Amino acid sequence: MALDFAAGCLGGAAGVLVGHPFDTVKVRLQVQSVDKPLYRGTFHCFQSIVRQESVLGLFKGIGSPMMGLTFINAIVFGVQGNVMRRLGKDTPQNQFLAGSAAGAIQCVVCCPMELAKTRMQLQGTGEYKSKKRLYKNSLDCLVRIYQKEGVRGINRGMLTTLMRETPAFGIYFLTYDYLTRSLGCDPDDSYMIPKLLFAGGMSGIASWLSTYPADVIKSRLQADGVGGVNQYKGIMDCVQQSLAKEGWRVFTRGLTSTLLRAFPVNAATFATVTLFLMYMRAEEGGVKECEASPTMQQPSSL
Ligand SMILES: NC(=[NH2+])NCCC[C@H](N)C(=O)O
Repeated sequence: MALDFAAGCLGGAAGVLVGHPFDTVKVRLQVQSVDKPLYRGTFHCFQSIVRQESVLGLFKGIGSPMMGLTFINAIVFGVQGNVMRRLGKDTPQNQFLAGSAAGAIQCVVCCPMELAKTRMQLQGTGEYKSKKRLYKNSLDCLVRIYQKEGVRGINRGMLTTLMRETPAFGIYFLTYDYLTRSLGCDPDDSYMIPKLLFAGGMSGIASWLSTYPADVIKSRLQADGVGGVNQYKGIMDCVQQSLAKEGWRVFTRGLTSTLLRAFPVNAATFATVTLFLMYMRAEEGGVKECEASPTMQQPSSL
């Protein structure tokens, strides 16, 4: 049980290092003003941030996901592994269920973490530029929001986070299980690592594509009020205003950067988790087939 959590920790840290710059570009594109857009597209956004804020500008707000995502991945892989063991049978339906359960539970940490990350990524840019720097760092951001708005304030965007993460993590684990089985990721396969990286990357892309509109609305609700003025009354008001002003394409804002990030991040995460579990279980002398729980028989937890 602890092994799943430890594997998730390691995989999470690997993923954050690889993917945070892409996430910063995603949030800037999702939230920028449509009347006075700062960035023409993904590459221009990357280029502008590096030119105006140095490469470090791409890593703004990494503190929160580095602490949060490492812990979140420990929860995700720990919960998924244990729910699979409790469900007893390793079926595609149970893969989806166990992943969805993990996705819903990790929202407790994910929502406040992404609120801080989003605000730090936007601070000092675009329409938020004129405002004095509100937050020193991610933790200061959460403390100030809590002091001003209480528990409700640090859970702003929780419903959209649940709407995004619960199905997305079901698809995440279902896709990985399907691809690792289809590709035949066996320990003695000399192409096992490239196959694990491919399966992990594609699982990340499938999961982000599945609920991306919810992510756009979540980012907008969590950014709302950074400049001091609340633009949205709630989820439906945010959807209606966004559609009225920008049409359905609003739900593809930042998608390129998200998918560019999703592949390497989740390739690193899943491959790290799988190889760590495989190594540690080999160290423990493996697990006799008859004792193997459903998750142990999965290629994803070799
Ligand atoms: N919203 C999602 N698609 N969640 C599933 C993938 C989560 C993964 N930790 C990432 O950051 O890419």
